Amino acid sequence: MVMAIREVDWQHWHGEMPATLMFVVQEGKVLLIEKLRGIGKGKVNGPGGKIDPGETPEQCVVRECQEELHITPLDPVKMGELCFAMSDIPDIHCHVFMATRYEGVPTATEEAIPLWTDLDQIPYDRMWEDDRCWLAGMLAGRKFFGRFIFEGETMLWHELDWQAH
Ligand SMILES: Nc1ncnc2c1[nH]c(=O)n2[C@H]1C[C@H](O)[C@@H](COP(=O)(O)OP(=O)(O)OP(=O)(O)O)O1
Repeated sequence: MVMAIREVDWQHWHGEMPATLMFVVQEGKVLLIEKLRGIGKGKVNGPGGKIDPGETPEQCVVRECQEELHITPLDPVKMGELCFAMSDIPDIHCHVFMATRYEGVPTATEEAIPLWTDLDQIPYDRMWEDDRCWLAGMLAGRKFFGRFIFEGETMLWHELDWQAH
């Protein structure tokens, strides 16, 4: 079935739900999680979650890694932003970070199971569809800004800008 793509006024778009993601990379592997609850439950993603009122994106991504995996990423680097126009939940504005160092031991919690994953073995078939558009480029060190229209969990449209080197 072909779904019609609805119009989104990106000029005035505002993601009601600010959120974060973290990708820790060490020795050719990236620390992913299997999400056990929340938006995207059952999918593989980076740790992260919704930004609390008064919190900066950086504070949020550190707190979420502590809550979900009992680790504290050190010196997070902002790599990009993802704007998700959703059909069935509030629109999400996600700030994406990487880190190469962390404190603690990645530990399974009620929220997430840690999955150290070879950089050439990323399980895209278990992830959000948009990850195929930006994750590999980001892991190669490129910064980005992306816009996506979703109908449920199906990506209908996307536009991705990569920062010039
Ligand atoms: N399409 C897409 N691709 C990649 N990542 C995401 C999406 N949509 C998303 O929502 N996400 C990410 C952004 C956030 O990191 C999570 C969603 O937040 P969630 O885990 O539900 O937030 P928490 O604050 O941890 O939720 P609680 O379970 O504690 O209420 O997915």
